[in-house]
Amino acid sequence: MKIIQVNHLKKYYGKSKGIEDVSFEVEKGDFFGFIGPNGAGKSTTIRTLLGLIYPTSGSASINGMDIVKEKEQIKKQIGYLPSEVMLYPSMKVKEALKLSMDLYKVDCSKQASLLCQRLNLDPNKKIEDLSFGNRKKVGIVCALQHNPELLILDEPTSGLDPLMQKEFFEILKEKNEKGTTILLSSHILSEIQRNCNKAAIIRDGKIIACDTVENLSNSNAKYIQIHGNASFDTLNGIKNMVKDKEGCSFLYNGDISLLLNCLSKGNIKDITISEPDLEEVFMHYYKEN
Ligand SMILES: Nc1ncnc2c1ncn2[C@@H]1O[C@H](COP(=O)(O)OP(=O)(O)OP(=O)(O)O)[C@@H](O)[C@H]1O
Repeated sequence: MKIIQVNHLKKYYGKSKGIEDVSFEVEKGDFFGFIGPNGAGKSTTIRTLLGLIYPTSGSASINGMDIVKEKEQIKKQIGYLPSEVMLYPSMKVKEALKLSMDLYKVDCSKQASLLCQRLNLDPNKKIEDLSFGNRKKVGIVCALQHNPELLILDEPTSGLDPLMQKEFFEILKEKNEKGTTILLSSHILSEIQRNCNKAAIIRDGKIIACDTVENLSNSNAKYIQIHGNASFDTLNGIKNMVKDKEGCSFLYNGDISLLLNCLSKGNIKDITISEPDLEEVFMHYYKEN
């Protein structure tokens, strides 16, 4: 069952482009990564889905509900972490969490204190005394504490130290295993590769690839690293060539026998052929054009 459906969504801020053409689907139970560099349109897409800004054209639904007409109903069913967490500075952490609980009209104080413990967040501290990372944790607890069936998290790990990032993803994995659908935006490819089952790549306001993380990483191309010298000028199918004084590395989806032919004419000390990781594929998508 599709929990998020996005059809040709476009958002212009006046004359300035936010997103041009965004379409993708998220199935119930997915751990879905939304990847793109700064300014690609991740936050604009997410804010439009949440009804915080209106689309210029196109449509989208969450749980079958229209993001414009039924935005209030949608908000009750999801947990959202914005990329920049805004909180009342004079409140204590526990007061900010209570305020968020009250908006959802649920008492989830047990879940809140459990999350605070796991994220090492002191509920008695004042927001204004918290570091950037600890404020982010308050936002995370606000998004997760009421156990929503859909979590939309906009760059959740920025500001968290590596130990906290690990714990945070542990929590998300546990929730996902219990059925929570997660849409997570990030420009950190390794965290998408480690944790998500599907991903969409956005570039300049358009979705340029959307598939399982496995398929995205498995683009038929091999990642070739060569220690030594050889000429590949006559070879078709080379992408992302990086040269240094020791040798070179590139993505190759051409005829392997032609590659071996070039290598046999060169002076090669070592060669590694491996599956490219998501980062290589991502660079390939971004360098194309
Ligand atoms: N309020 C706004 N007014 C005008 N332009 C905006 C506004 N918000 C975003 N944009 C523009 O929309 C485009 C997409 O920005 P957006 O913040 O959605 O990207 P992003 O992928 O979330 O980037 P980041 O990773 O840096 O957060 C950018 O060109 C940005 O300058």
